[in-house]
Amino acid sequence: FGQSLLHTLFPPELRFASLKLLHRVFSYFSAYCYYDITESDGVNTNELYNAVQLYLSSSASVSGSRLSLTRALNSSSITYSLSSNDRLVDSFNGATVEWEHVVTQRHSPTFSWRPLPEEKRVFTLRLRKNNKHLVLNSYLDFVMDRANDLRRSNQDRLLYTNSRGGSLDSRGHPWESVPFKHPSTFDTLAMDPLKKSEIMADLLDFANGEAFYQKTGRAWKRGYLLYGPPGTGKSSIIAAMANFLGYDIYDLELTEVNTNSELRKLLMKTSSKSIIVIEDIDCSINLTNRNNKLGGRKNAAASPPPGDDGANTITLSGLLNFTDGLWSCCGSERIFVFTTNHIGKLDPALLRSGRMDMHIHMSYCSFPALKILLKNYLDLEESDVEGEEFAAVIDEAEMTPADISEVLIKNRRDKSRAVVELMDGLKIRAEKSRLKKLGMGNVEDEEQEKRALESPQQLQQSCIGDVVDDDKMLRT
Ligand SMILES: Nc1ncnc2c1ncn2[C@@H]1O[C@H](COP(=O)(O)OP(=O)(O)OP(=O)(O)O)[C@@H](O)[C@H]1O
Repeated sequence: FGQSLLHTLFPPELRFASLKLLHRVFSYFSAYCYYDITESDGVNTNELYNAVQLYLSSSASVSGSRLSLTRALNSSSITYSLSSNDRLVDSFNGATVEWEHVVTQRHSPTFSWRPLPEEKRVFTLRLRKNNKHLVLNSYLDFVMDRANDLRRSNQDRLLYTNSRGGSLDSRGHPWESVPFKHPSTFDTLAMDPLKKSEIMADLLDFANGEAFYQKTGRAWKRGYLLYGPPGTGKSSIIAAMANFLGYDIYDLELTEVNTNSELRKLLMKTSSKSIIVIEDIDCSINLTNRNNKLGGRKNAAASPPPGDDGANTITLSGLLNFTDGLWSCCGSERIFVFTTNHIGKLDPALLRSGRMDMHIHMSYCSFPALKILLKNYLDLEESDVEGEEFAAVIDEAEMTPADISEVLIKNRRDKSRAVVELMDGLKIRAEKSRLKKLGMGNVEDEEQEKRALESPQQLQQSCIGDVVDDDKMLRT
């Protein structure tokens, strides 16, 4: 009826303007006002959208009439959310508000080959005009706080990966996510307790330090560099950090990123309260020269053509801007973690003070760390084993926690055998290191082979975790 009236009364040129006018008149006399909260502002993800989604998912289960239920792969819980164009009524301080979830799809003409249409998701908040001050003041703050609490209490964290390269999904996201269920915590982590509590205190200071960062004019972010031999727990400590703070993890695969601008886009699409990890940074990209315009392994072969300024590659300065420059400040409460097995291979620019706030050396298993492993794996206290004997050889043995946990897992049904085998393994390794230090590396080989002829089992023990010796094992 309205449409035919419009067609009769107004000439085509005036129809659009008259519609706008009618809309304004309607809004002026309407008792309600509306707020749109879009999923993304075109560049950044909108934190408020995510918070509203989480907040509504907790209250939707009780009061919603039509809900969409999702259960992510491997997730332990079902998530309720509003279906497209459905509404939910909420109340706050005696005022009633209404949420509507609007999902619109459009096929992009330029990318008509894309299998999925582009989606635009918006939460629309409707409330009475006389309650408007509630929204601007406390209701949205309440929603944000509640969402933060839910996020912290929710055990299902997300692990994001950019393994799809630079391509985007239907919602324009470059990251794919899976539920993150790594069981590592600071309790299970075998490392020096003093070092452990120092790291935990640092993490807590960071997470509760919004006011401090504001006061000192620093971006609310922190960088950790984890270095040490393979198997010393670098990945485990990252999982423990995420579980401790309740943060999501973004596992950034540098070899999938082609340009500095792609790197910036990835950063912009990360949410706050997250840990951005680049593992084995020395292997992902050549970082020896700040001006070195070199991509990752896959780009290393393809040197830029003559005349190309190298814009299609990642540079060290691009990476430093990612963690440290102006771009690193979009969003807040982010932790950057780089890991490396060879700290000596890193450019000093990456190591200079202030860039990575804390350098954490993940070392071979020490006696305090061994006690934690014995307790966790075998439920043994220091008094249950020959503590002094272990303490005497453990440092010299230079065995990683991964090597030791292998021995303990293998014999976990027979505790005394596990202890004996571990002690034998440690003694052999300590002896090897002693000989090595005396410059008798060759003697070690001969001795080992002689021993192997006598007892192949002993050789096996002496090679626990010694990757380079695999070849020797085979030969024997
Ligand atoms: N400090 C540790 N505390 C407890 N377990 C550990 C520790 N270090 C290693 N482990 C055990 O060894 C396994 C491998 O460890 P992890 O992957 O964390 O080592 P990494 O230093 O990251 O190795 P890489 O450099 O090869 O990635 C883990 O699954 C864990 O069970």
